[in-house]
Amino acid sequence: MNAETFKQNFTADDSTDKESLDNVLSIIEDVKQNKDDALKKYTAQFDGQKIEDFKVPAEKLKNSFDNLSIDEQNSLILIKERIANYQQSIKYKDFEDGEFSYVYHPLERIGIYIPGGTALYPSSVLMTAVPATAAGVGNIVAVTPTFTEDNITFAALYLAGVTEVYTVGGAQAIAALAYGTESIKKVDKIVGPGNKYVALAKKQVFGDVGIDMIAGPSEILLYVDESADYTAVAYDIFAQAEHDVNARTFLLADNQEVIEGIQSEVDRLISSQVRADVIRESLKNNHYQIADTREALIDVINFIAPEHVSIQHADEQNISRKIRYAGAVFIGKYSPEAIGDYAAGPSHVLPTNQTGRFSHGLNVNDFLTSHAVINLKEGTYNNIAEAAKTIAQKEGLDAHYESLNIRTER
Ligand SMILES: NC(=O)c1ccc[n+]([C@@H]2O[C@H](COP(=O)([O-])OP(=O)(O)OC[C@H]3O[C@@H](n4cnc5c(N)ncnc54)[C@H](O)[C@@H]3O)[C@@H](O)[C@H]2O)c1
Ligand SMILES: [Zn+2]
Repeated sequence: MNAETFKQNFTADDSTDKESLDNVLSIIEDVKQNKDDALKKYTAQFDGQKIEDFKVPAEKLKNSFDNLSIDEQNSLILIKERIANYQQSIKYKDFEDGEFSYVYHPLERIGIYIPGGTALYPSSVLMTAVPATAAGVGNIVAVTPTFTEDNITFAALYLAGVTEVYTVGGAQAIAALAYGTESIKKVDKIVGPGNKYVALAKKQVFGDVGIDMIAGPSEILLYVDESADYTAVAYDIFAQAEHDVNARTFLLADNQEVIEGIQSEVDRLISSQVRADVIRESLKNNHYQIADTREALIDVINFIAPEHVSIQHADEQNISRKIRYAGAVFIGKYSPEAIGDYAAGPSHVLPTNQTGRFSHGLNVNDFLTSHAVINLKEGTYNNIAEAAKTIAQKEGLDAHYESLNIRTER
């Protein structure tokens, strides 16, 4: 299809069905009232686990790391260092200019949600805990519905230096972090990915606690031309589609022949994929192919604000410079999106579902709070006080006027 047809027919996903929302609201209320008892009830109901003490003992975290192979340990260590270096390099610095400064401080206590319902996510541990540590957050607590004896999620938590870990998941874990229970102390901000119950719960508790963003089903947009390796592009499409039947893939090209060339690689390779069933379902409902002019395609990219944009095109640098809204942009053959999932450096926790038009991927600065410090000299005051007094008078706020006036009189 062309860009115009696409834009007319595309609607943002609305996964907030009423039933799930009611479910989440009643879970949150229950945790507020009944605290740990409610956590135990829902952990039995949704995760089939009978838990007395949610806290994971320190030795369990350490054993999980010790029991990995040397290769696995070294992979986690290398990735952790890359993330830490990158995050340090983009950290905001205090601004000082005589009468003004703008200062940053790390948040005191944050909660990270690590998914665990159907898979293990050690990468999500490093992509949340390491930026928080780079910000200087002292107190990081992790919640995850992960119940096996030792596992790579616990190993990554150990390596990241997170010592406060609770085996609880879903909306009940988010409510516990937001309001506190007998065993889990309230946090200032909750970050991290999760399924729709987790996402809905985060949206509900926002305001009582900070959140990073709402991240829904994953997305990739690929902008390619004849110079791209069609087989590699087919794998990039599979890599996104295998996440979830709701994952979205967009293939953009300057002409239809390129799209057909890639489609024939997709057709040739799809049955040999381990997760072919998920990929087929995802491509059936959530795969879009758009051929149009450069200008129209750039417009489509900024309209979708995709979680991931991958440009594999002879003119990739110029295309990249025109992109305003995206979770992250990957340029060229050697920056496939999959490297960003694990090891490139920037966090893989990114906004989806057009929310990239107003939010950004998780980074070190999301764990800082900031404020201005104002310390004016007399000369500056006198230069601006008359203007302030004029407006105060117009607003009818007399005490404001007097507060300003008394200082110009003396
Ligand atoms: N954007 C990212 O960076 C990123 C990274 C990793 C994973 N993810 C996403 O995270 C999600 C992980 O989902 P998951 O399910 O495997 O794990 P999860 O930990 O997010 O959710 C599991 C929890 O859901 C709750 N739950 C299950 N069924 C429920 C029901 N009927 N009512 C209320 N609560 C219920 C349970 O309490 C359970 O503990 C996937 O959608 C994946 O794509 C995103
Ligand atoms: Zn991925």
